[in-house]
Amino acid sequence: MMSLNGSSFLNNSFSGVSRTQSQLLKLPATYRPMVVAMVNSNNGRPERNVGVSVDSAVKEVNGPVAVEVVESDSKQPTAAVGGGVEDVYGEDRATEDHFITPWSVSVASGYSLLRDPHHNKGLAFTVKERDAHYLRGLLPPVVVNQDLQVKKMMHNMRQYQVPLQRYQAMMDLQERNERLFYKLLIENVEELLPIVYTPTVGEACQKYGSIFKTPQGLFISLNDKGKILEILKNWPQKKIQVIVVTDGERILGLGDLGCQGMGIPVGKLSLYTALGGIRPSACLPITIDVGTNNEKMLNDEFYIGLRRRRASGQEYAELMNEFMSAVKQNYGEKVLVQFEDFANHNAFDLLAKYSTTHLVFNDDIQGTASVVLAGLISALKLVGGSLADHRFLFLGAGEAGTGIAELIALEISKQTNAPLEETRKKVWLVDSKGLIVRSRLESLQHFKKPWAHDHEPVNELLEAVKAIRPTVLIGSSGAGQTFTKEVVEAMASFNEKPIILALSNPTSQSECTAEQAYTWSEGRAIFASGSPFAPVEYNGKVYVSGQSNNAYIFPGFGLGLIISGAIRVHDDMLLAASEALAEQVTQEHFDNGLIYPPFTNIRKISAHIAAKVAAKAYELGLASRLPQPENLVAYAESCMYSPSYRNYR
Ligand SMILES: O=C([O-])CC(=O)C(=O)O
Ligand SMILES: [Mg+2]
Repeated sequence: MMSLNGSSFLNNSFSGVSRTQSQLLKLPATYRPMVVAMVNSNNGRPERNVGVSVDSAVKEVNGPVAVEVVESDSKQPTAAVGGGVEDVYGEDRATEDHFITPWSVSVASGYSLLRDPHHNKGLAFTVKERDAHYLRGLLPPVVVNQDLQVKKMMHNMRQYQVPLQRYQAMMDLQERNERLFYKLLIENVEELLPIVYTPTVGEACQKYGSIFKTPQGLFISLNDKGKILEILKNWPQKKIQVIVVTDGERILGLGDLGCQGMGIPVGKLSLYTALGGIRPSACLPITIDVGTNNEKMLNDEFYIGLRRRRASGQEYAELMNEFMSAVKQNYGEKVLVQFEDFANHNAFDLLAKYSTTHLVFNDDIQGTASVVLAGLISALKLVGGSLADHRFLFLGAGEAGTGIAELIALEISKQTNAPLEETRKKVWLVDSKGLIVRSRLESLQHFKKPWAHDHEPVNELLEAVKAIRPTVLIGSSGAGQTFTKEVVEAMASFNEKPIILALSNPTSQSECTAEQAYTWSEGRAIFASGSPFAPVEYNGKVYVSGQSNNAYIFPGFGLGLIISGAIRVHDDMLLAASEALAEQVTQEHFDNGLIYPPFTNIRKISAHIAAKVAAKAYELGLASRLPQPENLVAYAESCMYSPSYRNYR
């Protein structure tokens, strides 16, 4: 179905036949019009009259055409959105008065319906639908259900041995049949996460130029200065709830990939939908192209971005400022902007600058912190003691390292009532110049300064491990194979169960592999990694490691912000998310050495995280959607997008 944006998009502000008529007259006359009026229930009462007035208006203008009225069968407007009616979601729940946009209308010929990924069902169109929507003859005779389509796609997918080919097949599906894409992803999350997300998405970004087919998301470059608001208006969806934005300077642990970082916002947002139930049309991936300092990209004839070195300083700040203002102007103050994979020097500043005026969240600083804290809370059940009883050593003092460090210190401070300055002393960080100690204070970047404790200089990790004797070792440097045999052996020499987290992504950048962690610690390590590893057999026992990845947090976290109408992110919400995730780890998981629940139940987990985050937003007075729903978990679940096909009657 070809949807028409802008002025030809009919919305509920029209009432009655003549208004519809005048809007219809603006539509191109060149194709056979068919109108689908998607009518959402208004508190359980279908707005039949809307469909009827569309029907007569269309007939006035075009003569006999098909008018399809698709009713939502749910009493819950938000849940009805799960059925896919555009433009009605959470927003409209606050009060009756705000219950707006109960339906929207698109116009199409059958041919364009098949080529509209938001509405296409392929062979699953029923015979009735084929007749009603001018599809007869455009499809072979067989009619299949969505489950069979899933089965077939998975069968086809498994024929590809090369992960990047699977990635391309998934992207093609997303561009062809969105609901099938999400059903596939939701029902096969463990198998497909490593394809649409880390590690394969990293390779896809590196090769984005040569595999580029259909553009996804919005590209905003330095050439667009002064026109960013216009660009946002070019995007067909108007009600955006989550934006994931990158400038491509630090894509996973792969460094500066410039404009080709777009794979990351696209991938993160597909998880917002699949894992957190945010509807796809409310998600907007954006890449800000300010150039790249990556010579390989600059010299690659297939590179898709600006061929210039990165802008910085005022030029950079001005573009970002125009972007952030345009976002607020166009989408209001409740749109969530997730900063993703910015380099350290911009990430901290952007978060600090916009966190007081916008609903912003930095996934690499805050999301990663929250997921790691959850893992540590649950690891305590295996190793004993409280957080305050442990010593933490990080390799890597960037966004992830200092973000996690701060959240750990904050949680210990809450638990013990000790001041933050004291609890920070339990956490040590190593960067490229060695242990961060007080004698280095002057030359440290501002985000490292709180971690400069009293200690003699130590030049490298192994020495630091021996000097600090941490119980927990966390890799967040983006540099692979840095937890050497000696490092892991040292950890295992003074810890019965050393906790080792190799967070860097993708797999190639992991500080060590699962196999190395288990082998070098003689099977005693409690290990998790940012990118997934297959189970490892060591001494006749199978070890399954967890994935300490912010994908556990951001989808549910975002859902919690949305359902509460939060206007700001607060650190206590991150702590709430960590606790919610840790609570989802069962005895059975612990018995298997796992500190994270498997991804298979992620939607349920996300609903719990969302509920806790929303509850915290209400408690802090940061929620704008009133009154507070009684059962937040049930409410969160009712708001989640369902990828099942709708019936077009
Ligand atoms: O994308 C991921 O897998 C986790 C993440 O945010 C990163 O590594 O930057
Ligand atoms: Mg990231």
